[in-house]
Amino acid sequence: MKIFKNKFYDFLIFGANGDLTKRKLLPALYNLEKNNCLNNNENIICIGRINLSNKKYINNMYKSLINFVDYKIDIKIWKKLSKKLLFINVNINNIKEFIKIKKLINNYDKIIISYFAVPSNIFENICKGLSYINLNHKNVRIIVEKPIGNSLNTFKIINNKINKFFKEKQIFYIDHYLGKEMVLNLFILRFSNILFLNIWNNNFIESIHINVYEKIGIEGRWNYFDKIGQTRDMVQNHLLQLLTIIAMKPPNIFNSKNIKKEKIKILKSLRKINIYSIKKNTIKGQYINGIIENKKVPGYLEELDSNVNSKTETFVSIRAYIDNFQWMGVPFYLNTGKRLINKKSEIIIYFKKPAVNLFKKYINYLPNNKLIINLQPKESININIINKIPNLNHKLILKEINLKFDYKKIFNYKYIYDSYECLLLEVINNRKYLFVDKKEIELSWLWIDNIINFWKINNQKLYKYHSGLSL
Ligand SMILES: NC(=O)C1=CN([C@@H]2O[C@H](COP(=O)(O)OP(=O)(O)OC[C@H]3O[C@@H](n4cnc5c(N)ncnc54)[C@H](OP(=O)(O)O)[C@@H]3O)[C@@H](O)[C@H]2O)C=CC1
Ligand SMILES: O=C1O[C@H](COP(=O)(O)O)[C@@H](O)[C@H](O)[C@H]1O
Repeated sequence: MKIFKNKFYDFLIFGANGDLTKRKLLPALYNLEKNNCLNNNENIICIGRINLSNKKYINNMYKSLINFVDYKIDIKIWKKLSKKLLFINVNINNIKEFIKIKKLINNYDKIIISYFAVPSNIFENICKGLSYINLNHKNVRIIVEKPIGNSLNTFKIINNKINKFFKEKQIFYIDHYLGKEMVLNLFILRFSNILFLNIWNNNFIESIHINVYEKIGIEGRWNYFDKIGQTRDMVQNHLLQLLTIIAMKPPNIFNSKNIKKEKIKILKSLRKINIYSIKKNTIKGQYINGIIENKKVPGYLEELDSNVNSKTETFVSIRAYIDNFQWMGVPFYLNTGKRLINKKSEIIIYFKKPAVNLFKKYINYLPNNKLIINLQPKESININIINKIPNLNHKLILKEINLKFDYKKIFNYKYIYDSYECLLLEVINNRKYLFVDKKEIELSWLWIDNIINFWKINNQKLYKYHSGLSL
């Protein structure tokens, strides 16, 4: 796959020693290199706070690559990629230090893709620094990580600051869930199968569960995570994005503008949680120590750099409603937490039962039909149906069975690309269809702010759960 081969571009990564860079960006760049999707002439300028030699940085990155991927690293590919990595330490609070970056860019007309893999409170300084060295010209694109701000108000403040230096078309608001193959497939599944198209409403659907369960804890990211919590880290962005894709009406035309229009309608119809409904519609929790894969793991309050009085939630469950004709009365459960027994992201659609159980004599309790969409780690689509067990004397013995479509098996793929591979290519190719719109971010914050405010006002209970909890 040769993409963008005859254009020149460089990457800048701010936060080059952070978890995102090590866990996701570097493996994505490695795979892009492996698939021949990168040029030979680009630099990947890695910017961090600590003073490290380039050699040491590359060694560290190699170790972390091995640690974070479950396939064998091809040393030739790594060498090719690592030649492009240039580490420099820059104090982003000192604008003059950005000159160090300028010195590494040999052609100012190149396309420059600048990745802000850092907390959003320092976006402004990065923008100022980039503009100081004239790296905000029309060929510069910036990728900004979520969550931006920690409320609607702070989002607007930060975004206005970014807008002083960059035009909207230069800004890519990333939500990496939009680059996951199964998330993209949701559009196809929903809008090209009459089987689902006509029953996608409150006449046939009882409830929808969006579960994003993580096995990892906060992985040394106390300083970032404790100020944010699981609701802002995961629900404000990833889970609400999944909800909008599951609930939106088919767009008139399948393009970015029309998809966003329909997603925005859903966000506008989300019922606000208020002082009366907060308790019965939300639960928050924090992990304590426990056992995962036969190993003892510390509780949230025992993590590195922790503040033992923290009330930050690492688990949240929200029952949401969409007030429109299609979804009135259907609960959408948004569940996400860290340090659970397994990593699993799934969407489960529970259909209503038939009005009459004709086979009461044989099966007392008719289970709901279920459509289970496994987003990760094992991409698959499952449908549970009731079936007769074959037998010679035609006895009606009924059983719930599972029709399973396993993505990797069906398409004979050993590896399905990661979302960051897909999204980095989208930025290289200047396509915005898989990125979030500013309006979507604002509406998501509006809804989340409300929940967080009422938690404070109500002094909502924070449940403790053992690491390794199975849900
Ligand atoms: N980790 C993940 O899997 C994902 C993370 N994200 C998002 O990515 C962003 C970064 O998260 P993550 O990498 O996990 O967090 P980390 O805490 O691991 O990394 C944050 C990075 O920001 C740098 N940084 C923090 N404060 C400053 C500062 N004042 N000046 C300069 N650099 C600073 C840190 O530098 P230093 O190394 O020197 O401390 C570090 O490199 C967050 O917005 C998160 O939501 C999004 C998707 C997935
Ligand atoms: O955005 C984030 O996502 C990761 C989980 O991403 P996944 O693709 O591995 O499901 C989460 O661990 C991190 O805290 C958050 O910032």
